[in-house]
Amino acid sequence: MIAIMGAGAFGTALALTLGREGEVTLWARDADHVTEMARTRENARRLPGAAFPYGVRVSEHVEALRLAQTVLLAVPMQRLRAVLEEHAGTLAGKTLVACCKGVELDTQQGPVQIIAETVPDATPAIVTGPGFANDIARGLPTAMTLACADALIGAALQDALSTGNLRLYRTTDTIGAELGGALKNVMAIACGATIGAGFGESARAALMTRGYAEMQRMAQALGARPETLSGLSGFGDLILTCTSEQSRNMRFGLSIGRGEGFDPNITVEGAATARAAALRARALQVEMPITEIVALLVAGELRVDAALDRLLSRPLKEE
Ligand SMILES: NC(=O)C1=CN([C@@H]2O[C@H](COP(=O)(O)OP(=O)(O)OC[C@H]3O[C@@H](n4cnc5c(N)ncnc54)[C@H](OP(=O)(O)O)[C@@H]3O)[C@@H](O)[C@H]2O)C=CC1
Ligand SMILES: O=C(CO)COP(=O)(O)O
Repeated sequence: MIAIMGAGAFGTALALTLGREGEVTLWARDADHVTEMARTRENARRLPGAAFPYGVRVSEHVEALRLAQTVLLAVPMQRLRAVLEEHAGTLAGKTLVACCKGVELDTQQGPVQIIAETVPDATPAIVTGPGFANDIARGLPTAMTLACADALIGAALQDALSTGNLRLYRTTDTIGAELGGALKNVMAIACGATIGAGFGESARAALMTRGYAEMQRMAQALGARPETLSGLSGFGDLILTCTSEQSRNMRFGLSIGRGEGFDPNITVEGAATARAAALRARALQVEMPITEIVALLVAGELRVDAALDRLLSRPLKEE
C-alpha cells in the first residue's frame, strides 16, 4: 500500500492520481483539515476543485501509515527533518520517497541525505521534475523523474507510482535529481524578478541558460551525472518553473521585481534554498553568481536594479 505524508497541493495531487488506480492513504497533521476532507472529498484549503476518487483515504493518525511499505513525503523542504524525526519509529524500514524540492538551510543537505540520517534503515528515493499539482490532479499528462540509488527498488517504485497521467522516468542518480529540483526554483525567482522589473524576455533566456550552467557546476562538484541535470528533474523543471506564472517561485520573483509584497504563507522553496545553495557553493568554491544574487534579493539585502548591474559588470569570459 502507498501512503502520503502532507496534504498540501502536491501531496493531494499525488493522492488523486494514485487513488484513481488503486488505494492510497493521505495523512495530514491537522485533524480538522482531515475531517473537512473526509466530509467534502476535496482539499479545499490546498487544492480546491479536485474531487477525491474512491481510492483516497484520509487520516490524521500516523498509525494509518503502518501498513504502507512506501510513504511519499510531500511536506515543504525546511520541515522534512522535523517530520521524519517525529515519526521515525513509524517510518522505520519503509521506502521513503521525498516529494519536496530544496536544500535544507541549516545543514545544506538535500532530502535524500536527510532521510538517510533520520530514518537510517529506510530506503530513500525522490520524485521530482516538471509537474504542477493542478495539472496532475486534473489528469493532464505529466512526466517526472524517480531517483533511487537501489536500482531494483527504483524499478519497482517506477511501476508502483506511475499512473495514466504521471509517467515516471528512472535514475539511480539521487544527487543530480534532487539538485535539479532544488536549484531550478532559485532560477525561477531570478527570472520572475527580471520579468517583474521589466528587463524583458531576452534577459530571462540569458538567466535560464546561465542558471542552468550554475546548476550543472554545483551538481558535478557534488558527484551528480550531467545527463540527470539535462533531464526532466533539471532542464525540464527549469523550463516549466521559469516560464509559467503557475509557479509560486516565479510569482515570488515577480513580486520582488515589482517591489510588491508576497503572502508569507505560500510555500516558496527557492527562497531558503537560494541561501543554502549559496553557502554550499562558497564552501565548494563553485561559482554561482545568480544563486548568490537571489540569496541577497530574498534577504532584502540587494535591489533588483543593483542585482542586474552586478551581473552585467562581471568579467567577460568564454561560454
Ligand atoms: N505544488 C506543486 O505544484 C508541486 C510541489 N512540489 C513540492 O512539494 C513540496 C510541498 O509543496 P506543496 O504541497 O505545493 O505545498 P503546500 O504549501 O501546498 O502544502 C504544504 C503542506 O505541508 C504540510 N506541512 C507543513 N509542515 C508540516 C509538518 N511539520 N508536519 C506535517 N505536515 C506539514 C502543510 O500542512 P498544513 O496544511 O497543516 O499547514 C501543508 O499541507 C514542496 O517541496 C514543493 O516544491 C513538487 C512538485 C509540484
Ligand atoms: O515544482 C513545481 C513544478 O514542477 C512547482 O513549482 P512552484 O513550487 O514554484 O509552484
